Amino acid sequence: MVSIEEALKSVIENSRELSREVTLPVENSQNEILFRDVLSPINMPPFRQAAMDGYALNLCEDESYSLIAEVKAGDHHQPVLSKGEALRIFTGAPVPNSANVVVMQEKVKVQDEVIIVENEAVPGENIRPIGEQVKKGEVALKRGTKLTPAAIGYLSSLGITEVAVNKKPSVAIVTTGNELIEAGKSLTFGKIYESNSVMLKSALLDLGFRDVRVYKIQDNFNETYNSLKNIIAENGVVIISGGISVGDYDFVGKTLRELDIEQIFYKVNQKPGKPLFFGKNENTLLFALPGNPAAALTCFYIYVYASLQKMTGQDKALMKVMAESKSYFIKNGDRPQFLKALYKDGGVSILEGQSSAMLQTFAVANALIKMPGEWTEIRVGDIVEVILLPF
Ligand SMILES: Nc1nc2c(c(=O)[nH]1)N[C@H]1C(S)=C(S)[C@@H](COP(=O)(O)OP(=O)(O)OC[C@H]3O[C@@H](n4cnc5c(N)ncnc54)[C@H](O)[C@@H]3O)O[C@H]1N2
Ligand code: MOO
Repeated sequence: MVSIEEALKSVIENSRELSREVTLPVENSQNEILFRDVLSPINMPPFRQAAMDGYALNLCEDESYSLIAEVKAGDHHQPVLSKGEALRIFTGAPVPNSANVVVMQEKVKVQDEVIIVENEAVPGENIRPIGEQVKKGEVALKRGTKLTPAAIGYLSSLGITEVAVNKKPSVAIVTTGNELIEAGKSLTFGKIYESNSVMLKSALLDLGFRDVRVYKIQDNFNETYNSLKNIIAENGVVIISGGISVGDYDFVGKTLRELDIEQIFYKVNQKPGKPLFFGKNENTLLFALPGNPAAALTCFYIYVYASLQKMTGQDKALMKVMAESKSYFIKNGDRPQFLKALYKDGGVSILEGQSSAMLQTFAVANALIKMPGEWTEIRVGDIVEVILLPF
C-alpha cells in the first residue's frame, strides 16, 4: 500500500505529454490547450475606433466647433477635418486621422451646426488606437493557453476560425458488474442503476475530453479478459470502474496481470478509494477505480485528473486552500480521508453522507477536505486543507 503523496507522484511521473496537435474549429475548442503560439493576422482594433457616442474634433483653442459630417459604425468614409471642425460619431465608428479626440455627447452643447465643448478635451480621449489590443504579427495567445470563452471570443475577434490544440488521448471508461442496469430501464431486484460511466464521462467532457468510449462488462473472467485486451490496445487511457477489490468476482486485477500490465501501485492508504490500481503498458495508462461511486469520483479528481492534465500539457494541479471548518467531524480508522465538502466565503462545511457509496452530497459539493490520517476529529474553527474541485 502506498501513501496518497507517493501515488500522486507516480501518476505524474508516468503520465507523459503527448506533444501532438490537432486542428479544431475555434467555436468547438472550449477547454482545449493551444499547441503553439497564435499570431494575430490583423491589428486589433483594425482602425482608430470611437469608444463613445459623441463628436470627433480637430482640436483648436476655441470651445466651439462647426459640425461638418457624420460617421457611424461600419461606415468607411473618412471626412477630413480642419482645425475647429467636428464630426458626429458613434461608438465603434472609424475616427478619421484628422480628428484627435472624441468627446462624449453628454459633455457638449449643440446649437444648430455648432457644438460647444464645455470642458477641456484631452487629446486621444475616447479613441482606441490601431492595434491597441494586439498588432498584426504579434503573439495573440501563447502556446499552453487554455481556451476559455474569453479566449475563444478573442481569437474570433481576430478573424481566426481554426486553432492547433494539444491532441488528447482517447479515453475508455469500462464498467464492471452484473448488478448494473442502464438508467431508463426497469430496475429488477438485486440490480442498481449504472452511474459511474455517465458520471466519469461528464467529468471528462468538463475537461474537454470528447473522444470517450464507454464499455460495459459483466463479472466474468473470460469476458473481462477479452474485452480489456481490445480496449487497452485501442485507447491511450483506460479507466475501469469496479471489480478491483478482493471478492471472488472481482476479475480486473487478475486480468491486468495476465495482460502484462505493469502495476505501478495497487492500494492507496486513503479513504475512500483504498483499492485504487494504477498501471501501464507501452501505449496505455490504466486506472482501475473502486466501484463505489463516491470513491470512483474522488480517485478521478485526485489522480486521473492530474494525469490527464500532464498528458495535455498543463501542469495546473487542483487549487488548494486552507480554510476554517464550519463543521464537526469524527473520523474512524487511521487512513487519511477525503471528505466531501462545500467551500464558501472562506469557510468549509463537511457534508453529511461521507460513505463511498453515496453521491447525494457529492452532488452538492465543490471541494474535498484532505484530513490527515493521524487526526481523529475536525472541530469547528480548525484550519483544514481544502482541494477545490474544477467546477
Ligand atoms: N473484504 C474486503 N472487501 C472489500 C474491501 C476490502 O478491502 N476487503 N474494500 C472495500 C472498498 S474500500 C471498496 S471501495 C470496494 C471496491 O470494490 P470494487 O472496486 O471491486 O467494486 P465493486 O465491488 O465492483 O463495486 C463496489 C460497489 O460499487 C457499485 N458499483 C460498481 N460499479 C458501479 C457503477 N458503474 N455504477 C454504480 N455503482 C457501481 C457496486 O454495485 C458496489 O455496490 O470494495 C470493498 N470491499
Ligand atoms: O475505499 Mo472504499 O472507497 O472506502 O469504500
